Formats: sequence, structure tokens, C-alpha cells
Amino acid sequence: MKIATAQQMREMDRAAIQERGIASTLLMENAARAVARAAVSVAEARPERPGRPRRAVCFCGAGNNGGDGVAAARFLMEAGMEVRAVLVGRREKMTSDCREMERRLEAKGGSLEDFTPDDPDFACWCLEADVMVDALFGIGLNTPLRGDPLMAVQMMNTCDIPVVSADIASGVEADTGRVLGDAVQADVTVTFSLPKAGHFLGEGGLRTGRLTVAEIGIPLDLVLWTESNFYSVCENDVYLPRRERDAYKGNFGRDYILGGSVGYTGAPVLAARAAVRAGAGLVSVGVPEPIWPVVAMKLDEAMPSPLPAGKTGMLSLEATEQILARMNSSDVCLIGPGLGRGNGVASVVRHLLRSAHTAVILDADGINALEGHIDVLEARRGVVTILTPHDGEFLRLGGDLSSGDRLAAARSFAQEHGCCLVLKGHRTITAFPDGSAYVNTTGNPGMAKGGSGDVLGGIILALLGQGMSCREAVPMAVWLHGRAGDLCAEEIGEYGMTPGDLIERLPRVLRECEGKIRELGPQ
Ligand SMILES: NC(=O)C1=CN([C@@H]2O[C@H](COP(=O)(O)OP(=O)(O)OC[C@H]3O[C@@H](n4cnc5c(N)ncnc54)[C@H](O)[C@@H]3O)[C@@H](O)[C@H]2O)[C@@H](O)CC1
Ligand SMILES: [K+]
Repeated sequence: MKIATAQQMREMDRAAIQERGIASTLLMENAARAVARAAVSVAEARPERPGRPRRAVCFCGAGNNGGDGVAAARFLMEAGMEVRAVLVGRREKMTSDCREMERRLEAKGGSLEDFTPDDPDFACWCLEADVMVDALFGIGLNTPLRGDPLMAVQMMNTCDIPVVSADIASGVEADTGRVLGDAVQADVTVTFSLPKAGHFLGEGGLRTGRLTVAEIGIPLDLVLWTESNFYSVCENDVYLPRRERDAYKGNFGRDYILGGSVGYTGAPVLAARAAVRAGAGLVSVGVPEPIWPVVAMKLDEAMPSPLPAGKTGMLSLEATEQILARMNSSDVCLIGPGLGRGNGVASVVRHLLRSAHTAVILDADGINALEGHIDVLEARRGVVTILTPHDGEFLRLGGDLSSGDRLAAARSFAQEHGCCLVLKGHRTITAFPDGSAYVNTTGNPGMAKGGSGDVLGGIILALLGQGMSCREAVPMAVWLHGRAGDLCAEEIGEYGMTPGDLIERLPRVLRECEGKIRELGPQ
């Protein structure tokens, strides 16, 4: 799904209001109705208190986000709830739409009171609430919170009552996910028209809670034609390549994995199993000769072959030509899982990258081989090269995370080096050389275990081998990997789940996607 910047949202709102004649108050009421609906369902999930209706407190700023909150208060009253709406900000600063919503609230017998954090009666009332609506700031936030807004945020965060945020958790900067001063910890965020980067990136990704995107009446063409090159990958965006009735194994990829060393036998095995489970046609695995018997014992469906090794149990230079021949007869290669770190191995990898014209995914020690030699990627301009570093590997490659802006860092690396970069972590970012980027929405901390990356490498390999383009395959593979992790977490918990458990769940994850099969796009 496309992600909009604050500026793009403002432009969409402006065009809807000024060029299409849609009343701004109508957009606001539609937004507020979606927020109120979410608040009702959150409140109804709480235990009933016999003898009194459910309660909601709406914290409203003086801007249009506050207007959403004031209108939501009216809808919540109409839904039979006991509601208090408080203005956290100066009355003279209220926007005209926010004032209009106050008038409409008063016409229904409600009122917008001043925020009185020191009033014990107000605090007690809040403690008995079933839901809090956070409508302090939306995309207009531009300075760190202090004074009353900061107090209101702290109150929402300490009351232990579910919070529904209008548009974005107040305190989160919409375009970056940075927290300015402090920010609401939302349970649910209802955003409007399109999600914003701040719902996914940085601290904002942690403050958002469950995100829903409400359509508020902005004409669809304005939403569709908003030019953005940043996307989130959600369930609706995922699809699989068609498997034709008369297909044979060669149609689904001749995939080659180069990995393993003495002490790291598991990594290439996990990658190979994941590739097979993700639909690969033929998976070959090249490993150093000393570990070949172990790897061969573990793999039934993939084809392991031994390669010349040095004394350390890692690949030797002698293996280079043999590997190159395998690579050139494959559709796609994964280089790195468990290869080990050593000068010899690193120079083999660099030689392969310079000489092979096959699409390559570089992971783990394959990435480490580029440390200080990133110029090798120059030789691969125009050939698909995918790097899948976690933060440590990214820094070793010369990536810069000092600004805390992972999106910008991933984008500039991919553009500078002409590769696809998968910056792994919470909300993995996939960036392409043309500046476009995708943020993933699946996954959990149970996946932060050795071997998870090998599984991801195998899934990317399999999807590319099945004919998906790099742009299709990589964000999709990241999503599937995270979804498999989420199934594991649901079923066996984050502590005990293993990378092997991810592989076991891949068939179910793919099954879930079977209704969404597509003809593949241009390569
Ligand atoms: N027609 C529209 O433009 C619509 C706007 N909507 C809502 O309006 C929001 C945007 O409204 P606004 O542009 O009024 O902006 P906000 O309501 O997000 O913020 C209000 C104002 O607060 C001030 N401010 C920023 N940071 C502050 C801080 N730390 N402390 C104190 N004051 C601060 C700024 O001057 C800003 O303009 C959206 O997020 C959305 O919730 C929706 O109602 C849909 C329609
Ligand atoms: K908000």
C-alpha cells in the first residue's frame, strides 16, 4: 500500500476541498466516525460496569486533529456512551473546523471543557473510562511536546486504559516516526486515506498499535494519483506466481546456494529447506567438502555437492571455477549462509560477483566479503544483486545509521550502489536503486534468532527462481517470512519458536495466499 507524506496528505485534502468542492467538515466527520467506531469496539471489549454506560475521554488539540476528536466525542455520545471531551490547547488557536465541531457537539448537549490535569475529579473520572481518544496532534505536529499536551500524553500513557489515536499517535512525527518529546502509546490508530511513514518507522512503529486505514471521502483518483515511492507491504499486497497445469520443475527455478563451513552446517540447510518449502523447482547446494556428508544427510529434497576446502574447513580458491560454472547454469544464487569469514573465502566471493552474470542474493558472510570492497558492486550494475544485511552487517558495508533514519539510509545505499538492499530488523525495509522502498508489516521478536536470516534468503531465492522480478519477490518474501514467524508466535510462542518452525509454517502461509495468484509483471 502506498504511504503518503504529510505534505501529500495536505495536498490531497486541499484538492478535495478547493477543486472538488467537498466540505472540509464532511471529511472531518467521516474521519471522526471511523475513529468513534474503533473506540466503540475497543470499549465494548472491556468488562461491563453494571448500572452505567461505557465511558470515553477525548483529548483534543486545537487543530484539525482536535476537530476529529471533538466530532468523535459527539458520535460516541450518540452511540450511548458517557463522554468527556477536553481541549488541550488554547481556545483562540482553534481552527474553524474544530470550532464548528464544538458547536455541533454543544447542539447535541455536549461540551468541550478545558483540560484540568490537576483536578482530582477529572483524573478519577478518567480512571474509570473504557477508552481514551487521542486527538491532540496529527500530521501538523512540528515541535516537541511540552506543557499541557505533554501532560495529556503522560496521562493517557499511565492510565492503563486503551487508547485510540486519530490519524497518528500524538507526539510521533508523521514523515519519520521520530518521537518529539513524548508520544502516546496507542492500542489502535485510525488513519485517513493512506498510511504515513511514522506508522511504521522508528519509535512511531512501536507507538501505533493496530493500524487501520479509513476512507474519508477524498475522491479515489486523488488518492491513486498521489505520487509516492514508499510502500508498506500488508496482507492485501501479497500474491504468488501462477503454477501452470503443464509446468515441470525447471519452470520453478534452478536455484543454487553457496554456503556452509566447519561449525556452520545448519545455515545452508535452513536456506535450502526454506527454498524448497517456498516452491522452488530445483535447489542445489555447494558446501565445503568436509561438511558435505552432514549436509547431505540433512537434505532430502535439495542436491548438495562437495567443493574443495582449505585447512580451516572453509572454501578454498580452487573451488572458484567449479562454483562459477554452477552459478552460470542457475537462474538465481544465494551466497553466504554459514560460509565463514576468512580472506580466502572473501576473495572467492568477490571473484564470483565480478564474473557471474546470474542474479545473486548475498547474505551473512557473503555480505561480509564486501567489507572494504563495496566497489565490487559496480561490476554488477544491471544484474540483480540483493543484499540482506542486519544493522551490524550494514554498518560494516559502510552504511550510515547515525541519523536514526533507516529508510533514508537504506534508500541512499541502494541508489548509490545500484543494488536491492534489505535492511533487516523490526519493520524490515527493502530499498531499490530507483529510490523506491517498501516497509514490512509482519514479524516479531521471536524471529531474532540465529538461522532466521538463512530462511529469508531461501524464500527470496525461491520466489526469484519462480519468475518473480526482484521488485515483486523481495518485499513479498520478507512479508511471507514475517507471517510465518507470526504464525509460530501465535501457536508456540516467541520464546521457543525456531527458524526451523518458520520453514514448517511456510506451506500454510503460502496456502493463505493461494487465492491471490497473479500473472507476473515485467522482469
Ligand atoms: N481537511 C483536512 O485537512 C482534514 C484534516 N484532518 C485531520 O487534521 C489533521 C491535521 O490538522 P492540522 O493541520 O490542523 O494539524 P494538527 O491538528 O496535527 O496540529 C495542529 C497545530 O498544532 C501546532 N503544533 C504543532 N506541534 C505542536 C506542539 N508540539 N505543541 C503545540 N502545538 C503544536 C501546529 O501549529 C499545528 O498546525 C490530520 O492529522 C487529521 O487528523 C481530518 O479531519 C481529515 C480532513
Ligand atoms: K492523534
